[in-house]
Order: sequence, then C-alpha cells, then structure tokens
Amino acid sequence: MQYLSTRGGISPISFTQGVMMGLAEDGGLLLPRTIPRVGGETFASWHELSYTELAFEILSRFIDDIPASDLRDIINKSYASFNHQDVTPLIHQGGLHILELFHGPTLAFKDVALQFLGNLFEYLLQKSGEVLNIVGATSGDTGSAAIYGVRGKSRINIFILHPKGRVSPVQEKQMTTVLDDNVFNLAIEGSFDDGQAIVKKIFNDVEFKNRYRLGAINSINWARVLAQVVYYVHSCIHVSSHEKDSSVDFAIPTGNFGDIFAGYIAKKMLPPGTIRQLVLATNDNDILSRFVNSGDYSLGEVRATTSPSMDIQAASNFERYLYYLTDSDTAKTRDLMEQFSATGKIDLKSHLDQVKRDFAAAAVTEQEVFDTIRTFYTEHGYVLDPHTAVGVKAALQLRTAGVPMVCLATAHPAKFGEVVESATGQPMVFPEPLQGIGDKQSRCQTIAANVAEIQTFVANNSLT
Ligand SMILES: Cc1ncc(COP(=O)(O)O)c(C=O)c1O
Ligand SMILES: N[C@@H](CCOP(=O)(O)O)C(=O)O
Repeated sequence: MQYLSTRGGISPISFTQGVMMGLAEDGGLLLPRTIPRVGGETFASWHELSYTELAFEILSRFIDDIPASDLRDIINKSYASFNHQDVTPLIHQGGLHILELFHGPTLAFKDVALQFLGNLFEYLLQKSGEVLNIVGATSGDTGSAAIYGVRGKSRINIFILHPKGRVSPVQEKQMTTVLDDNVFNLAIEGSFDDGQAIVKKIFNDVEFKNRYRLGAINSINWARVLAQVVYYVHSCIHVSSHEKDSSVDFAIPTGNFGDIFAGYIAKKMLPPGTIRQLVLATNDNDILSRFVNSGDYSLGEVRATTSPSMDIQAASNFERYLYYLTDSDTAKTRDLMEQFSATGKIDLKSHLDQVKRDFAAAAVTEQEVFDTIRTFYTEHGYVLDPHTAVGVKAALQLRTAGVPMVCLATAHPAKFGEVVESATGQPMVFPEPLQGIGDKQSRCQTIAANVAEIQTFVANNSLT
C-alpha cells in the first residue's frame, strides 16, 4: 500500500515511512492511495475472530511492509495491556450500545491506538538502529496514553505540550507523575489549539524535524487513525450478531476529528449500508457541528467546558475529510487549507449535500451534558464521562427508530470526577490505576506558547 499527502507534494511512500514521517513533508496529512473494500463474504467470515485477530485482518490490508508474524506480535503485545478480554466491549444500556473504549492503561480511547503506535515505533527503531524524539500536543488524553505507550523505551524521548490548567486534575497527574527520564511534560500558557499549531510548525520546519529525528503521536500520524478503525468494525460484527437489522449508526464525541474519521474509513471499507450514519457530537466548541449543519467551517474562541479533551476549534483531521470531499483534489485541498490558515474560515456550502450524506451532527450544551450524566445514572445506573455524555445526548436526539445506535464511550468517568460526582450525587469509585495518584510526585515545566522556545527545549533534551 502506498501513502500520499492530502496536498499532493510528496512522492508515494510506504506505511512505515509514513509512520516515521508523521506530518507529510509538504504540510499535508498522509492517506492510503486506496481504501481496501471488504466484501460481504469476508465480513461474515470475521464474526468468529477475537479483537486482535480482527485487528490483524484490518491492519494488514493497509500495511504491507511489516512481516505478518511481526505485525501479529505488535498487535498482541499492544492489547495485552487492556483489562477486558474483548478489549473494547459493547454494553447494552438505555436502548443504546455503549462502546467502552476505556479499558486500556490510561482509561481513554487513545490507548487503543497509542499502545499500538508505541510498540510499532519500538519495533521499527530496533530494526533501523535509530532514535526518535516525539513531539505532541494534548488536551488531556493523548498525552498520558502516548507517554504510557513509550515510557522507559530506550530509543525514544517524548515531549508533550498540554494547556496549563485546562486539563482535568486527574489527566494532569496521569501525565506528570510519570518520572521516567525519557518523558518531558511541558505546560504551555495557551489553549490546545495553540499547542497543536506549535507542533505543526515544528514539524513543518523539515530541516529541524530531520536533524532531531522528530516523530508524531497525534492523529496527524495515520497509524493512529488506522488502529481506531478496528473497533468500529468490531462493533458492527457484535451488533449484527445480536440485532436483526445489520445496519448500525454511531455517535462520536468529536474534537480533533480523528475518531470520527476512523469511522468514516470503516464505513468506506465495509459492505455498503453496514454503517448507516455517523453522528458527530460536539460540546460548546461547535465548529464541526456548525459545519455539518450549515457548511460553514469558521473558527471561534476555544471555550473551556466540562469535557476538556474536546475543547478544540481547528480540527486536525478535517483536512483528510476535505481531501475526500473534493474528490481527492490535492490542489483544491491545499488551497482550502491555506485559506483557512489565512482567514480562519472556509465556505463549503456547495458541498453540503455530500456532507449531510456523510454525517449528522449536534452540539451539546454544558447543561445538557450534566443532565445526561444525571439521567443516565438515575434511570440506568450507568455512569457516563462528560465526553461520552456529549455523544449520548446527540445519539438520543438523532437516532432513528429500529436502527441500532452505538455510542463511543471515550473515557472513564473517574478522569473527570468532579463534574460526574456532582451530576450523579455519588462519590467516585477510582479504578486501580488512579488510586493514590493525587499524592504521587510530579514533574512538569511551564513554558511559553512559543515555537522557538519549545524548539530550543527539544533540541537541548533530544536523543541523538
Ligand atoms: C475523552 C475524549 N473524547 C473525545 C475526544 C475527541 O476525539 P477526536 O479528537 O478524535 O475527535 C477526545 C480527544 O480527542 C477525548 O480525549
Ligand atoms: N483530545 C485529544 C486532542 C489531541 O488529539 P489527537 O487525537 O490528534 O492526538 C487529547 O486528548 O489530547
């Protein structure tokens, strides 16, 4: 499989070259040249597979430069750290299917891809004898999952930027209490959007990127999106073996557009109609739901909410969708992204019919998040985290009678204990990995949201 840039400025590369490149060298994002289609017979034959066997079937359709037995080992090692045998179990609750994606080591859906990416980096670096300096931005969950995925690995250093004071106390502790020598937590004075923009600028300085052997763990790295495709397919299989209707809808709490974009790829891969509808759910940072409902993609201020990991305006993976929306027109995608970067908006109203065929969308207010957590607990005894509640509220609003609805539960509620306790009126029961975390020693450095300062920090602390 060859990989191309959404902006058309690089020669085709292999999967492993793409993983190491992260952001494409022309500033675009990498995508496979084609999306492999899965026929009805093959899909039916996957019904008996375990999560890891299914992951191999899907990933191997996109990865042809890693021997099959090595790929299987990387996959098996990655999901051995999950505390549920189904890896991403589906729970039937309140007339919805809740897809629990928080059984990994840091209790958020990011573990599904970042355990895989951490092990993949380690494998590739062992083979090449090289080192890697990872630079990433987080609004709370990617950071701890990425740190956990590579902590203590000898050929890797990791630098994670988080917005100071804008992640939950538990998220902050999950990152900053990892004291391994290869982990550098940087709290920036700014929003997640500022951090993500800095990371992209650092990667776009190709000379610096190559000199310091930088790597990406954010969803700009195609391997992140790819690993997330698996749980969409896994859910479709599970639902179709329990429900008469074989079509499934998904509701996805959305910020950086990575998770829902994985669903979009799964929809393209699977037999037509297997995934019927992707419901995009935002919090008050509603740029993407406004886009789906009106065709207007225009930046607002980043607003702080009780679902802080989705406090994002400029969604990284939107560019990947633009590429498909413009019929793979790389020149047009580049022009639109340059226009967005210059003016903070793009008018896509002429594409609205297609957008509405691809997604439905709703923005969920803070009061609705609170009420959804409360009602779901009082009526069903099930505790939602605030991000999941955004998706559940949108699902209840936009579901179609008779079509199974899968809601992605993207984080464990204990990561956001304060709001959840207040909504349910119950004290939070902390799962084992979070017990005592508040008392652990932390290490973190505050740094200005400034490209040059962060480049200097990375240069001074990088592996060579
Ligand atoms: C808990 C949680 N839910 C939802 C999201 C949104 O996912 P995406 O950024 O892939 O749209 C994030 C962050 O990305 C998150 O951490
Ligand atoms: N919500 C994310 C934001 C970063 O998104 P990514 O999927 O591109 O890594 C987070 O938790 O950091």
